[in-house]
Amino acid sequence: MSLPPMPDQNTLSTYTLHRVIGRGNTSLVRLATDSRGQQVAVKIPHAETLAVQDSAELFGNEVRLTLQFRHPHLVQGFGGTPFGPQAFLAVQFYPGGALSEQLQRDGTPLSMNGALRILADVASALSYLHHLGAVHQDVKTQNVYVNSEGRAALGDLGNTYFIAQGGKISGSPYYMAPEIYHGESSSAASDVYSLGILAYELLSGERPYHGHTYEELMVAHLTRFPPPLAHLNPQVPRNVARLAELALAKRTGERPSADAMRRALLTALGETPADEVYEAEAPLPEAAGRLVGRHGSGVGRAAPPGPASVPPEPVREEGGSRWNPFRRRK
Ligand SMILES: Nc1ncnc2c1ncn2[C@@H]1O[C@H](COP(=O)(O)OP(=O)(O)OP(=O)(O)O)[C@@H](O)[C@H]1O
Repeated sequence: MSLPPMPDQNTLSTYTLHRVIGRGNTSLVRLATDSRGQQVAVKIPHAETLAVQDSAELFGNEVRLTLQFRHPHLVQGFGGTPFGPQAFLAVQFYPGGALSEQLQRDGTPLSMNGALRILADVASALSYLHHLGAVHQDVKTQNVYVNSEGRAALGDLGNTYFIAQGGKISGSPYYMAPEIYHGESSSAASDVYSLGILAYELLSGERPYHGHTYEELMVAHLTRFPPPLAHLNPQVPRNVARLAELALAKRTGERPSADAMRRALLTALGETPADEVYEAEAPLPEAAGRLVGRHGSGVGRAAPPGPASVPPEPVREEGGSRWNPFRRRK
């Protein structure tokens, strides 16, 4: 039996591994170069991730979906192996790390246009996923990556699933919609709620709801309403503030679509929002299943174009084993 990659291993598949650039609950992330010398980030699941079926499946899910989806505002995948001791995922490398890390490091809030642009890009990625009938389930600053031009991509598709196929309910309590706290399944509207939280955070400098425990956060999300965004930051364009507030509606039916948010954000940036055009090869649930079967372990994609103080984050994951909302959060 082959062993999982050792921390000091220097190659994996066609990638040459370099320094460790990050460590999450699921994987170790190393800077690497592909056979053409282009920089990528390689995610290697921890031995404990592979040892537990649920977490190994989440990693496999992240590999498969990252390689299947193709959108300018989803972190691009280049190659990977979903299961087994040599499991890994090679993705676009973002030298600044995750947006949460960037915000902590810089210590200064984003400019208004910078925040609107990041939100428009994330809304665009969500429109794409929702168009395909998928939900992301984990929109938060830890899963947003921003390049040197200020353009954002949403990553970490481990909890993403196609609604038609069903999946585990999941989320991070700071960003999680009331219906998820109620134990209902997630929908596109649940992602929009998380986008609303992200909008508050980036546009006002603070998350709308606080709490030290899961219960405190649950009470806040279920019973409270944040102050109007315009009071917190009068510079926020009126229509963006209105939609961000609507995104936090307790009832799913009152929330706007991710595409309506995208349009409002682009309009606020002075642009005329066009309809999104999706590639014909966009994966549908059936195709997703087939692709995994056909490729077995290793699946790949085109080479990359080139290098491109928050409290602990409890996560809710449900299904199978005992649910512990604080189990896997940085
Ligand atoms: N594409 C990337 N480019 C640059 N840095 C990255 C990239 N992906 C991950 N990182 C770094 O690695 C860290 C851990 O990544 P990530 O949060 O995706 O780990 P994970 O274990 O897969 O996730 P989780 O903790 O949610 O299970 C990030 O916080 C970031 O610093």
